[in-house]
Amino acid sequence: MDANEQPQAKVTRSIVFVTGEAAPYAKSGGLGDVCGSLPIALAARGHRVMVVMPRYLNGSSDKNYAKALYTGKHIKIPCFGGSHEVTFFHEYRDNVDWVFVDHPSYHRPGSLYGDNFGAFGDNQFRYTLLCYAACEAPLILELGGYIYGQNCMFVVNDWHASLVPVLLAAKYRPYGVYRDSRSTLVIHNLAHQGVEPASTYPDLGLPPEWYGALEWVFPEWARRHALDKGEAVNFLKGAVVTADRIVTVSQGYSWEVTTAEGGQGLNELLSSRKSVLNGIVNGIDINDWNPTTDKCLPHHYSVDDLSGKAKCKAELQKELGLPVREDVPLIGFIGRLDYQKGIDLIKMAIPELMREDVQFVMLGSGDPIFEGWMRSTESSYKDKFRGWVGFSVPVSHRITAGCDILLMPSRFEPCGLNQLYAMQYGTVPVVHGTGGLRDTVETFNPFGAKGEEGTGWAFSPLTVDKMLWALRTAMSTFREHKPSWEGLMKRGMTKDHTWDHAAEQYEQIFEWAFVDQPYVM
Ligand SMILES: Nc1ncnc2c1ncn2[C@@H]1O[C@H](COP(=O)(O)OP(=O)(O)O[C@H]2O[C@H](CO)[C@@H](O)[C@H](O)[C@H]2O)[C@@H](O)[C@H]1O
Repeated sequence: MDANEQPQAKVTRSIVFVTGEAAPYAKSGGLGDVCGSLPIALAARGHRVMVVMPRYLNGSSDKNYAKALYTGKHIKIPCFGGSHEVTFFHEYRDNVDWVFVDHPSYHRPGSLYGDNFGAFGDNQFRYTLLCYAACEAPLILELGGYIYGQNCMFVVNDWHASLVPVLLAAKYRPYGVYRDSRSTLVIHNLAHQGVEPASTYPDLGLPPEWYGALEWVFPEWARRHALDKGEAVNFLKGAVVTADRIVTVSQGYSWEVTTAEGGQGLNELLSSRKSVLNGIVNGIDINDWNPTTDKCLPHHYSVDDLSGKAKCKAELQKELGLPVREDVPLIGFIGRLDYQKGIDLIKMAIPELMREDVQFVMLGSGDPIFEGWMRSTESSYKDKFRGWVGFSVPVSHRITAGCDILLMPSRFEPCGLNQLYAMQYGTVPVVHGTGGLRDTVETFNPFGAKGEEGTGWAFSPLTVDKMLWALRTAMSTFREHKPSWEGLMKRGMTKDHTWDHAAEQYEQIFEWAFVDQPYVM
């Protein structure tokens, strides 16, 4: 799209994203994708946009920050019983100010949040630093010659950034700073809330009277022993209380978080904030995820010429050491090996599924039990199953392009990006009808009002039988109804998955936030 065609915002603002990750600098999952692409989409619409995240140096990620230069600015943060110096690095790319907070606690081997021994024990400290630094950045960093100033929209993502609205309300507004700013909490995943013992509260450097904002009491069944009072501090809860607006990454999920089943303990609180709670389905970065230009693919293709997809399938089969056959349905799974993603269902279904004439490839890392299971399943079904244990962005692109079907039996899914990537690549998603999956995948209907309709299969309830039923229906459509299959592929590929629509909806939320008074105690 050339600059003249690019739709522009009606009101432009200074927007500060705060996040634990953003691609391509650091990514462990969908949060990184969104924070690496939504800011660019908002900047293209005319906003001034800054993204604040840690400068993670773990050996392999260091090169991603090569173009980020030291700003000469450093601050001391009063928390955790000391005064901790952080410095700021900066890169201007795609019209966005990428700001990296530097501190020794972000320099260590492992992934972003942990290593082979589990989550890092000092994550609360690491993300407290991030939040303090993010509040200072708009006031002190002269980016492109001038500061962002006090009239900003802070977009705080998940628990890592959740202390920001609390700090604005507790430590800035009482002194007249940031009275013209607002904050929007974006919930990508309620499963991680940043919960630590209540005894850590004094470490956060907040006034004692603000304890209630973060106060969290575990239900009795979740306590460790009879004397455990279950008292904790919960970062995400702090943001649910103090943020001016709350967005979940799909409309379906915005309802689910208010229910006992989906609210992960925060449902009542979120229900009480329904008037400021909205859902906006994520977009995707179509510069990165585009089958006509994707640098990770051996062949390119488009909705007008799908021949390259068949070649991608053959190359993938070759790469995986599977029989190169066009007629066999190739099913893929990509994702964190986590309870959320329903891996246990796949594990239970595999013996039955492997009786079919099918090929299955899984790419994922996470729970060591499932990693081990993927390796052993591969040796049991040498001609049919491949389990790629690890995290590899190029491989994820090749699987998305080379497969016929993408399986996502997620237990819950706030939005889900892989089904969007799959549709963009003409790969038909078979998903559990929950959250954002239900919002984005329309089940195939051969008898729709305008003929065939739908982009995949959304099955429910989440049982092995239902999942196998959906997969078998998809596989028989693939084998026996080629024109219908091509229709499914093409409808998925021509859906608008760009960020522009979502960016416009975010702008509306920002406008509403600025109409209301900011949070003050
Ligand atoms: N082993 C591997 N190798 C390479 N790439 C891998 C990989 N495992 C995962 N990925 C990539 O990580 C991303 C995963 O994104 P998802 O949105 O599907 O899930 P996630 O649960 O991380 O995100 C959370 O945040 C996002 C963003 O809002 C929500 O869509 C989602 O529902 C919510 O759970 C995709 O880009 C995927 O390709």
